[in-house]
Formats: sequence, C-alpha cells, structure tokens
Amino acid sequence: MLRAYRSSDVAAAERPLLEAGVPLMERASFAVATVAARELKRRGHTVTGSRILILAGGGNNGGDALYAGAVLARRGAAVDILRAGDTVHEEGLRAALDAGARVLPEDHVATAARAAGLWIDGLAGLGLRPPLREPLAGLVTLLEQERDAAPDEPIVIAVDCPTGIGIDDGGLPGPALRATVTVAMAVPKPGLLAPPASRLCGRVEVADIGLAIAEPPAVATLTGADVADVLREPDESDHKYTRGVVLLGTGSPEYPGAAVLTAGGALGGGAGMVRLDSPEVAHLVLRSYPEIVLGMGRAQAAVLGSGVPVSDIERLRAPLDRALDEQYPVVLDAGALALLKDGYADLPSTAVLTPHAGELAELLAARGEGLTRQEIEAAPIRAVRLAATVTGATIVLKGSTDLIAGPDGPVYAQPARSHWRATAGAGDVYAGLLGALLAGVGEEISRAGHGYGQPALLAAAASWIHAEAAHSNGPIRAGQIADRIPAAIAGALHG
Ligand SMILES: NC(=O)C1=CN([C@@H]2O[C@H](COP(=O)(O)OP(=O)(O)OC[C@H]3O[C@@H](n4cnc5c(N)ncnc54)[C@H](OP(=O)(O)O)[C@@H]3O)[C@@H](O)[C@H]2O)[C@H](O)CC1
Ligand SMILES: [K+]
Repeated sequence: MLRAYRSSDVAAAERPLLEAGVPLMERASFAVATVAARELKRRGHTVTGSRILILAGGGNNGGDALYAGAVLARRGAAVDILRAGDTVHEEGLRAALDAGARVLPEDHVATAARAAGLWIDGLAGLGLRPPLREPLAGLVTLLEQERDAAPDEPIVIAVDCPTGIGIDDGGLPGPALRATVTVAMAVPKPGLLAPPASRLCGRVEVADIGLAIAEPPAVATLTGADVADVLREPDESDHKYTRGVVLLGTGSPEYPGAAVLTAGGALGGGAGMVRLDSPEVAHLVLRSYPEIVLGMGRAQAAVLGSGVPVSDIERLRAPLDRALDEQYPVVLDAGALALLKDGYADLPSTAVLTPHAGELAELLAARGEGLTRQEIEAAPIRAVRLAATVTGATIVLKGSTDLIAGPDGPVYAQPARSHWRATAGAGDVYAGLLGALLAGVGEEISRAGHGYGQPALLAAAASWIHAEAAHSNGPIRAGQIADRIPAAIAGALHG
C-alpha cells in the first residue's frame, strides 16, 4: 500500500532528525542525482557531457537540488544554476559552485532551459503555500512554454513534488511545473496520489532518507498485494450463502443493460448468489447469466440504482430501508442517489455511495454544501471527505482516479491503469463488483456495526480490481470488463 502523509506530519517527523544532525539533505540530494543519472541513461545519454539546469528556490527544496547538482557536476555534467528566490541555500550553492556548476544571469532562463536536457525542480516543496506568487509563477509559466517549444522535451526531475501543486489537497491552484519523475522524500504526499495534482507528477519514486512517520496516512493507494489481503478466498467450509448473496435493484425498461452489467460485475466479483429484483428486465439478464435468481430474498449486500431512472426510484426505497434496518451493506449508485435528497440524513458507513462528480455536487447541495462539479474536480480529496462527513456514508467518487472516503481512515486514491475504462456501463460493472465484495464480508460488517472502516477498504479493493480488469491497450466494452474481473482477482490472489 502506498501511504501519503500530510506535509505538516512530514516536517514534524524531520525536525528531531535534523536537530540530531542526521544528514537528511545529503541523502535526499543523492537520491535526486541517482534518479537524474538513470533517466539520462534511459534516453541514451551519459551524465558526462549532459547539460543540467538546477532550478533553485529559496528554501531547503532548493538545497536538495543544489547538492544534487554538485554530485552531477562532479560526475562531469555541465550544471547551470538558476536562482529563483531572493534567498538561496548557501551551503548547497557553495557545494555546487565548488563542483564546477555556474550561476546563470536571470535573463538567461529561456536559453538555459532550451539548452539543458534535464531540469531539476527545486523551486519549492513542502514549504510551498500555494498558489505560486510572482516571480515564481511567471518563471514556471515560462519554463512550461520552453518545454513545449523544445525540440527534445527535457527530463524534469521534481524534488519532493512538482512546484506549484497543492501538496496536501491534490489541487492545482495555479501554474505548476510538470515532472517526468517526482522523487518524494521519505514518503509520498497526498498531491502525488490524488488528481488533479497527481497528473503532473510523472512516475513517483520514494527516496528512503531514514525517516519514519508515526502519524496515520492522509491518502493511500492499494496495490495487488493489499487486495489479496482484503479478499477472503473460499474454502471447503463455504457454500453459496457463506460466500455472500447480492441483491440487485438495478436496470429498467429504459436502461435494461445496467441490470446485465451489474449482474456481470457481481458474479465476476465472486458472489455466492445474485438475486435480481427487476422483473421487467429479468429475461434479458437471464439470457446472459442463467445463474441469476429472481426476486427479493435474504442478502448480505444490496446494489441499488444503476440504470434506474429517477422516475422509477420509489421501487428502491423498500430494499434500501431493509438493508439499513438489517444493517447489511448497500451500494447506492446512479438513480438511487436521488433517494437521499430527502431523508436518510444520517447513513451508516455500510451505505456506499458511488457518484461521479456531477452526482456528488447534487448530493452535497441537498445537504446544504454548495460545491460545483468544477470545484469538486479541482479538489476531490476535500470534496469526498466532506461528503463522507455530511452523509455518514462511504463515498466512492468515480473518475480516472477513484477517490474513496469512509467516516475515518485515509482517503483511498485508486488510479485507472489505462483510460479505455471511460466507457458506458463501466460504473454499473463496478457497482455489481463492489456488491459482491461487500456481501463476501457482509455478515462481519453487520456484526461490527456502523463506523466500520471496512467498506471503504473494500471499495478501494473493488476499484483496484476494476482498473486491472479494464486495463487495455485498445477499446474495451463494459461487458468485457465484467468478464475479466475473475482473472484480475486471481492475479491479485495468486500473482
Ligand atoms: N528540512 C530539511 O532539511 C529537509 C527538507 N527536505 C527538502 O526541503 C523541502 C522543504 O524545505 P522548506 O525550506 O521548508 O521549504 P521549500 O524549500 O519547500 O519552500 C520554501 C520556498 O518556497 C517559497 N514559497 C513558499 N510559498 C510560495 C508561494 N506561494 N509562491 C512563491 N514562493 C513560495 C519560499 O519563499 P518565502 O519568500 O515565502 O520564504 C521559500 O523560498 C522539502 O520539500 C524537501 O525537498 C529534504 O528533502 C529533507 C531534509
Ligand atoms: K519541487
């Protein structure tokens, strides 16, 4: 699991080590230099003979970059330093100059940017209070223009984070310098895992500088190994009821396919049994999945709303109330979210809402929180935490990176592996898959009662599985995603 920590927690953890004289900056800068050398090599260049531009801000981020420049200059690179702040990290500058680097006149930015094959972005890191002020904002804008104009795009190594991103909220409040590789010191920060900021980070590498953080992570990303830990593989004691029964209140004459796709997601996700409470489309679903059992009945999880128009949502009220009364998990997708506009003020965390940004804006507005779709997409971590707080439910904000928040614990940020997943019906498949995972542990969740972090963790696991199943180098249909879920789960469980 990738765990990202707030900048304040990182800075607090650094302090005693710095006071004890632990050479954190030396370790950090060596890591930056190592990544820079390797990236040059990847492009068929050697450090010797390469021209490298050090973008040195006025703080320790600049210090890291300057010491990295010293290492690279000693290895034969031609190193130019652009001092971008009123102040500079004096020892770092001294080290770089002693190693043969030279300070550029300020009006040489464009020329130097074009001449350098690699830039090291040490303008600002943990100490940035976004948005960027002038002259840094103008410098970053100019550098982005030069990068776009350069015949060969330079390699940009971001020290700790790309300068200008919202390091803790994942926002992009102003200009920011896109990176090829981000070298995160000690631990990732939230802006490296959550969009829109994460889109500017390039590949994230974490440099071990001997720092451990005791605080809980603010954002986390599950890997396949974590998913294997979360899933419960059936054994000889299992039967279809112990593996979890999912009740689907999905699909309608207007959107019959959603019933088929949620059924495919639930069956692919390993439900012991799938019940369908949508008589008007049952014949269609049975044609694809004869395994489906028709009608209501005892279940360990319910999935409601996919493909159900708002005009038809009253039929979902009974299964929703039953899930809440019997305290088993319920996924509220698409049309079912409209039920929450009046009533259901305080949902349990076993209610998992799966809005996209527009639906989330409507949900928040109904709770008196006026965030627009644009504001949600600009700072999704804040939006998904707010939604979990005002509803009490677990929130899955679907997007190219799914963001998942429960009543406590980290926000999970689960990126798509490829973007062909953005196709009609993919959300229906996700809802069914999530229902299967929740049903698999539904009894445990019910016994544990509300406020149980498990639904958010399972929703993150479902997102990882869905991204894995949807990973493709070309177009993929939602039905194909459903068909590939079993292999994605087997891959997580057995490598
Ligand atoms: N603590 C350590 O020794 C280690 C830290 N690591 C590296 O250091 C940075 C954190 O360094 P810090 O000095 O705290 O701050 P930064 O260098 O990240 O940023 C401060 C500079 O940024 C300017 N600033 C701040 N906000 C803005 C803004 N909105 N617009 C423009 N400029 C801004 C600030 O200027 P001021 O005039 O406001 O002072 C500073 O010039 C961390 O990220 C690591 O890279 C080591 O890795 C480990 C040891
Ligand atoms: K930086």
